[in-house]
Amino acid sequence: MRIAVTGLQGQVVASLLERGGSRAQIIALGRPQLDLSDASSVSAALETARCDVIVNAAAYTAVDKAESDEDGAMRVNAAGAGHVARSAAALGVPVLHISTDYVFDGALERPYREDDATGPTGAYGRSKLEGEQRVLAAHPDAVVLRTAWVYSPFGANFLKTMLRLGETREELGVVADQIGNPTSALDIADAVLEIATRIVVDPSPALRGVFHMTGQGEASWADFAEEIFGQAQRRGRKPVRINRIATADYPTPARRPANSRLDNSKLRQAYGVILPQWRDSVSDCVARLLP
Ligand SMILES: NC(=O)C1=CN([C@@H]2O[C@H](COP(=O)(O)OP(=O)(O)OC[C@H]3O[C@@H](n4cnc5c(N)ncnc54)[C@H](OP(=O)(O)O)[C@@H]3O)[C@@H](O)[C@H]2O)C=CC1
Ligand SMILES: Cc1cn([C@H]2C[C@H](O)[C@@H](COP(=O)(O)OP(=O)(O)O[C@H]3O[C@@H](C)C(=O)[C@@H](O)[C@H]3O)O2)c(=O)[nH]c1=O
Repeated sequence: MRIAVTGLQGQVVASLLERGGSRAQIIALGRPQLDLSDASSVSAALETARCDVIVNAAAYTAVDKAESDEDGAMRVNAAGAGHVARSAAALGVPVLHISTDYVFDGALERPYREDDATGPTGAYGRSKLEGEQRVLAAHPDAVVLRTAWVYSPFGANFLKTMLRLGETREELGVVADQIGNPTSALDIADAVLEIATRIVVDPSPALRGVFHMTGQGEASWADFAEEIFGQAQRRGRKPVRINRIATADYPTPARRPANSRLDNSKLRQAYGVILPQWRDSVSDCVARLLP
């Protein structure tokens, strides 16, 4: 199976390249050959790739920067996602689009289900929600996977930021009143390979639409940081104390949802796919970064 994926060095792309193995040939398409904000480059690159399935994993992921550059985020996350889905539909190829927990406002007191009302609190979330809608409008058979709090040995992410800050700091303030589901990009890659394998052969409507897919178990950002430093300490690094602070004490341009937990039941029922417990995958990632 040939899987074309948008992006060259993103966390999910790098993880797909690593995990593809003998299961799939991964063709990574990024700038300048494929620029999501340029419709003709998207259709030309995807046509040339001659693939069985397309994964849209590239995105404008700078959450705070998007607040002052919403047009930029929209060009990539909304219009760009639409270009990918339209090209996939024209080629007659299934498309799998990655989206985010930040499409929700975080006011619910239970994990979000796929049909819960959306209401993004920031520009990044608005652009990703618009992207989902454009994908589903252009390609009614699309699969939209909403994930959250992604980390990996690749690229930039919260886990790597914590380890970097911990090299020079003895304590860090980390917000304890935002909860969600830390998710390993390598686990996402394994699941995407499984889902892609299914959708190329099975046109069943139950396998199409929006699904939530995250690491199992929940955490606040402070819990996540404590786990990272606990694992690092077990690997001989010095301790770093986490001060559990409130969102108000860590001002950022973008407002983030207080509750962004995602209920994964629909994915489990449709595909039988369940990602590992988040602490186990953090352990694997820390072990790779701190051998
Ligand atoms: N990171 C997270 O915590 C979460 C991510 N997601 C979603 O998961 C998906 C994968 O995220 P992740 O792997 O972390 O992303 P990264 O931030 O690691 O990588 C984003 C990738 O998108 C590429 N890209 C950005 N703009 C364009 C463009 N105009 N044309 C082509 N490529 C472009 C970047 O290319 P370059 O390297 O050249 O800049 C980069 O390779 C995204 O859809 C994201 O919205 C969902 C929930 C959480
Ligand atoms: C670095 C740092 C962050 N924080 C807080 C700020 C914020 O509320 C939270 C997470 O910060 P970050 O900016 O690293 O993460 P953020 O960019 O908000 O992460 C999001 O990225 C996008 C792409 C998604 O789709 C989301 O699922 C989510 O993963 O941690 C601290 O409290 N202390 C710190 O030292």
